[in-house]
Amino acid sequence: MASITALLPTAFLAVGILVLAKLWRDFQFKKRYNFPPGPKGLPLVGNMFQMPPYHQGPWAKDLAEKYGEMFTIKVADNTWVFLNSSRVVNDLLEKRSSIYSSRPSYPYTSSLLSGDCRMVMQPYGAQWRSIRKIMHAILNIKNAPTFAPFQDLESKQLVYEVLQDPEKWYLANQRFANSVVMSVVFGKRIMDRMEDNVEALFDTSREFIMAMQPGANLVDTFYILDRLPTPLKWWRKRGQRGHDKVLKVYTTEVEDLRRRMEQGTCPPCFATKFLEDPETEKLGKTQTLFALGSLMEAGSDTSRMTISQIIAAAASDSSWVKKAQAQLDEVCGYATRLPEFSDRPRLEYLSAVVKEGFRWRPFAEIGVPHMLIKDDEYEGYRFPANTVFTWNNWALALGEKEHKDPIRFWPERWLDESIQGFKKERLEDPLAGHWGFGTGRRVCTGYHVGDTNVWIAIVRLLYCFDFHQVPGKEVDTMNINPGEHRWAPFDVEIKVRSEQHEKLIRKVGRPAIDVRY
Ligand code: HEM
Repeated sequence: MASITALLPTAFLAVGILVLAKLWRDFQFKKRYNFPPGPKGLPLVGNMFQMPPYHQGPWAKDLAEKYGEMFTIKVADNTWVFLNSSRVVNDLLEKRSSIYSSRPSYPYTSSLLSGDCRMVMQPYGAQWRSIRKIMHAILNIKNAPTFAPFQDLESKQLVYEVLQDPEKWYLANQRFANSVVMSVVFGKRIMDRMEDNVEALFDTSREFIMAMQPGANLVDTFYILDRLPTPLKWWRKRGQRGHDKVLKVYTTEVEDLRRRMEQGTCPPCFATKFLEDPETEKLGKTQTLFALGSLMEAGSDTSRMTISQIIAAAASDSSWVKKAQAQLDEVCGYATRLPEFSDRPRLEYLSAVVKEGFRWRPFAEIGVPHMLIKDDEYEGYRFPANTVFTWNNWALALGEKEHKDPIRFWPERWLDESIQGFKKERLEDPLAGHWGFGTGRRVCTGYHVGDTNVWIAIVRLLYCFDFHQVPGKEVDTMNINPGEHRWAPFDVEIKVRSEQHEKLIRKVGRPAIDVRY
C-alpha cells in the first residue's frame, strides 16, 4: 500500500505531462491547419454518433445546405471533409487526384480480414497501381465484345424470369447481376446461389461489407486500439478466421477456373486474361486471389441496386417510360425482337434513362472516402496529410444548384442542353454529368461493364414490361433501401406489355436457362 502511495506523485506527473503534450500538439495543429466549419462533436468520438449508421444521404445533404460547399466532421481519429459541389470535387479529387487518392487505414477490415490485399481499400501506392493497371486494361471499353455475350444471355434470362414470377423481380434482378459479374470475372454462370462455392463467395462479400460499416469494428475508427499487445486484441482471432475463410473460398474458385481452362470449357473472361498476363505473377498468390474477389464484390450489388432504382422510377412516373417504349418500338418494332447493344446509337433516350438512373438516388450516398497523402492548401484552408475527403454524393445528386428539379427522374435533362447545360455529345460517356462512379484516380474501374450491365437489363425490361405502383403502397423514392436483397425493396406491379411480348420473351428467354459453360 505504502509503495502505491509513493508512486502516486510520479503517476500524476506522468498523466500531467501527457495531457500537456496533447494540449501542445492540439495547439500546434490548430495554428498550422484550418478546416471548413462543421457541426460540433463530442470529445474523443467527435461526430461519430451523429452520423446515422445507414441511409446517411439526407443527413449529409442537410449539413451541406447549412454549411455550403464544404463541411468538416470528426469520426474518432479521422477528420473528414465533405465536398458538396461539383466545383470543389473537380478542384480537389479530380485535378489534384495524385494526392487525394489514397484510402484511410482499416486495421481490422483491410489489414487483418483482407491481408492488405483488397484493392478497393488499398492505399495509393505501387501494389494498388499495378492491380489497377491490369484491371483497367481488361475492363476498358475495347474489351466490351468479350463481356457483351454474357450480358446478352443473362438479360434474356432476366426478362424470362420476371415474366414467370413478376413478384420475385428482385430475385431475378439479383441473379442477373451476380451471374453477369461471375461470368465477366470467372467465366461461370450462376443459376442457383446455393451451388458449390457460390453462396460462400457471396457470404464472404457480405461479411466484408458489414465489417466496413462505420463503427462495426472499433479498431477501424480508434486506431490507438491497434497498439494494444497482441493477446489483448479481442478481434484478432475473428479477423484471422475470416481471412482464412476468404482465401479458401477464392482458392476453390480459381482452382475450378484453372480446371475449366485446361479442359477448354471456360470462355474468355477477366480471370483468364488476368492469369495469363505476365504482370499478374509478380503480384503473388494472395494478391492475385483478392484482385479477382474484389472485382466480384465491387461489381454485382452495384448493378443490382442501380437497376432497382430505375424500376422504382418507372413505377412512380410512367410518363418517361412511355417515351422510352415509343423509341424502343420505333427502333425494334412492336414485340418483334429484343433490343440489342448494336441499337444503342439509335436509342439515345434509353442512354439518358440509364445516366439518370446513376444520378437519381445514388446508393453510395456519402461517396467513398479518399485520403489526402500530403499537406495541401485550398481557398484559405490548410489540410494535413491523412485528412479524409469524400464527395457528398446525395447532396451533389439532389442539390438544386447542381441539377434542375433534382428530385424528378427526368431523362430529358441529358438530351436538351437548355435544361441544365449538359452537352448531348457527352451522353455516352458513363462518367459525365454525375458522380455515381466516384472520382479521380479512384474512379470505378468497372464503369464500362457497370454501364453496359444496367443498359442492357433496363432496355430489355422496358421493352417487355409496364411498371405500376401498388395502390396504397406508393414507392417512397427518397427511402428506397436498394441494398436490401432478402425481399423486395419496394412494392411494384409488373405486367407484360402484350401477348405478343409474352410470346417473344418465351421464345428468346427460355433457351437461356439451358446454356452452360
Ligand atoms: C453498376 C454500377 C457500378 C457503380 C455505380 C459503381 C460505383 C463505384 C464507386 C462509387 C466506387 C468508388 C470510387 C471512388 O472511390 O472514387 C467504385 C470502385 C470500384 N469499382 Fe465500381 N461500380 C459499379 C460497377 C462495377 C463493376 C461492374 C465492377 C467490376 C467488374 C466494378 C469494380 C470496381 C472496383 C475494382 C473499384 C475499386 C477502385 C479503386 O479503389 O481503385 N464496379 N465503384
